[in-house]
Amino acid sequence: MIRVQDVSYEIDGTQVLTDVSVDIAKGGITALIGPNGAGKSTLLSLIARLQQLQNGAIWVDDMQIGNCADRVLAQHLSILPQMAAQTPRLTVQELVAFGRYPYHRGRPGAEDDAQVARALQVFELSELAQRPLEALSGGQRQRAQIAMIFAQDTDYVLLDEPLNNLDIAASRSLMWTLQHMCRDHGKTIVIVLHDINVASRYADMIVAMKGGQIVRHGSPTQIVDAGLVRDVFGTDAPVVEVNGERLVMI
Ligand SMILES: Nc1ncnc2c1ncn2[C@@H]1O[C@H](COP(=O)(O)OP(=O)(O)OP(=O)(O)O)[C@@H](O)[C@H]1O
Repeated sequence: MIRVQDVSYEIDGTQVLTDVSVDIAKGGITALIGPNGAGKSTLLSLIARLQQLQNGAIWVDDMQIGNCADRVLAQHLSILPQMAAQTPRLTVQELVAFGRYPYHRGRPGAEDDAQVARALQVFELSELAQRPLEALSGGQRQRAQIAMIFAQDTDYVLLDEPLNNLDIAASRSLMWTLQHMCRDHGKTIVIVLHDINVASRYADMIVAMKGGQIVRHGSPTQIVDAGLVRDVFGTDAPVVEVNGERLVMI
């Protein structure tokens, strides 16, 4: 479980998160949703210790952020930030192999090579393995970044808007892959999504944020309704039920 307790955060005197407390259950997909500027990316980067906590506390299982070694945490939790660093000359295979670094620190072994091959295969990148990143489409590059995260093979995976740049087919394929990773490999995925309908359809739990606070937390069928859309996004959109799933008529 990821436990966030009384976390507030300010940037240049502006309060970005206020008293955020949430328990993110182990296993399955938890989607963070909310309007631009709600604090979703900030919360994700505090959990991944990309930014330093100012107050409050965060635990990933029994590891407290700030009190455990980066290398130890990197074997349990990985993150794909919204603006992942670009290294255009690297090949896809080299990028994905970086995901293994916390394990081998420069000396990859057979298990590392096998994990890289597996990630390339799962994300349908085997044929592009030797291509430099600069010769890929935006969507292919995004898939390569996600494959690198999966090669890291951590229990917890944090993804900040991974559907950016992906077309409908690639988005569906990625969401199915994430579900498969959770159901068959016991992963816990926390994902920032802009499309509430993708969250409603694929997430097990949704955490809705607004103005630096958590306003709702529950399963899609518990919380996705016209009131949520109005309260969180400030717009009146009808919500219909299709095959037992909630769909917002955007
Ligand atoms: N480096 C920064 N300097 C100043 N303000 C920042 C900085 N980073 C974030 N903020 C502010 O913090 C608030 C929360 O930003 P954050 O990126 O966490 O929101 P978000 O919910 O992820 O938004 P989005 O959906 O647009 O990505 C915003 O008001 C943003 O302008």
